[in-house]
Amino acid sequence: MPSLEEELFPSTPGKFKIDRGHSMNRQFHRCFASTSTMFLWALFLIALTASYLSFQSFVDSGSRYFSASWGGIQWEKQVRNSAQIHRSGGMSVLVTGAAGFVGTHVSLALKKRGDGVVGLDNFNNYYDPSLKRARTSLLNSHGVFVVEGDLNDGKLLAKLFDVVAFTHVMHLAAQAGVRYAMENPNSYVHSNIAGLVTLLEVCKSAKPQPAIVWASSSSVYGLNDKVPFSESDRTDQPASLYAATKKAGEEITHTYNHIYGLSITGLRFFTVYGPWGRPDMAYFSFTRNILQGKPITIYRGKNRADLARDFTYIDDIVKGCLGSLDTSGESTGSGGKKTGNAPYRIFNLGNTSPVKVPELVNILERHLKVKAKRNIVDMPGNGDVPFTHANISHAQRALGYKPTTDLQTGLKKFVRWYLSYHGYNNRKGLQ
Ligand SMILES: O=C(O)[C@H]1O[C@H](OP(=O)(O)OP(=O)(O)OC[C@H]2O[C@@H](n3ccc(=O)[nH]c3=O)[C@H](O)[C@@H]2O)[C@H](O)[C@@H](O)[C@H]1O
Repeated sequence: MPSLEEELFPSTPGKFKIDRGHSMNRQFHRCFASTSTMFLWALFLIALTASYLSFQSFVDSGSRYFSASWGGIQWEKQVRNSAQIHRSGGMSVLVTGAAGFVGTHVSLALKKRGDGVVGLDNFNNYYDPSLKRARTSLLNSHGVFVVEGDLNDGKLLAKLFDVVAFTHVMHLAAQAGVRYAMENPNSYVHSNIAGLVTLLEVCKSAKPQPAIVWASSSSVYGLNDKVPFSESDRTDQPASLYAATKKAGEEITHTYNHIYGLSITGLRFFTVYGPWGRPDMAYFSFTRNILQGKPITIYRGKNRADLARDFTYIDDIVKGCLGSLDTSGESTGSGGKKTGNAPYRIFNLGNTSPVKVPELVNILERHLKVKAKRNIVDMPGNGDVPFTHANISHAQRALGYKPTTDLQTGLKKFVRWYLSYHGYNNRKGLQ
């Protein structure tokens, strides 16, 4: 009689040959034996499949556990400490995109006045992540903990709300840049639409629901040519996918306000610039090229008209963000149910004095004491708009928003930071 092992794994192929000279009894036994062999094989296959599936699920949960850069007692302690409020009537704010340009400045300002701040950032490589790491070091040195994770990770967001009952969310994480949308359209959908919805889903279910202030964009005015741009102007003619995703964000947040009672404030930022800024923006890349003796490309609009932007200094934007948080009002929902109407607001945060791009270059030349090599070309069809100009009367009334830094002064501060950050101050000739 072969052992079970021999039956399952016959050592000699063809061992079970049919012997036609055997009796019926023997044949019956054979038949029974082959049926039980098949049964055992089936059992074996079922067991193999089951153990494979449970191994897979172990590997999946294990890899999530091991690769996660969040979770654990120590991590929760850091999150709690960072969220601690140090002033009476203060708030605890989750700042998404905290390692970004505006996120860093807003987080620091909140922390400095005694609010609790926890940052979230995915440190993507849209531009050099080492700048994001440097900003994070600055935040850490002021007691702001930045969680590394993606907005689309609903489990992480839910965990953060388990650990801290955030009163506010300052949502600044986004795929920025107008022209890059032609290169990588899906990154805009991933961050500005899918990520936004993931965040809103978690906020709507949180107890208590936080109030949300988030970054929309001046680009939603698109081809609007009524100046200055007012919040009631047309925003249904976006010129870029970036603008379209920001406009979609305004509609999506409206839905969550309407159904779930989330307090929403959308801020239309107008070309924000300043120290610790974004290297993909014109003032930043122009500075780099001018210092390196490389040419800069200046776009020109229809009929050779110069392009113009309502460049807005970062400190003014920070004041607008804090004013929005302070006046946000409360969300009215609880556990996904609305109990009353909550505020839904949209504000322009601009400077109210547009400057032509060639004038921006003149100012940089003066601060850098280096002449730019200008390459003037007709604006390609890349999503750019010819000009922006903010009417800020709503923000003035509701938030006390009043920009105080002109481009000349703001760029001086930017250039000082740029030279110091890149070590130019230690080199001869650029004092
Ligand atoms: O307010 C916003 O909502 C947006 O502001 C910013 O977009 P923009 O106003 O387009 O800023 P930015 O790229 O600095 O170009 C400035 C000017 O320089 C011109 N420009 C640009 C590059 C170049 O090589 N040459 C050039 O002439 C260019 O044609 C333009 O006229 C943010 O990036 C964006 O994320 C969003 O927040």
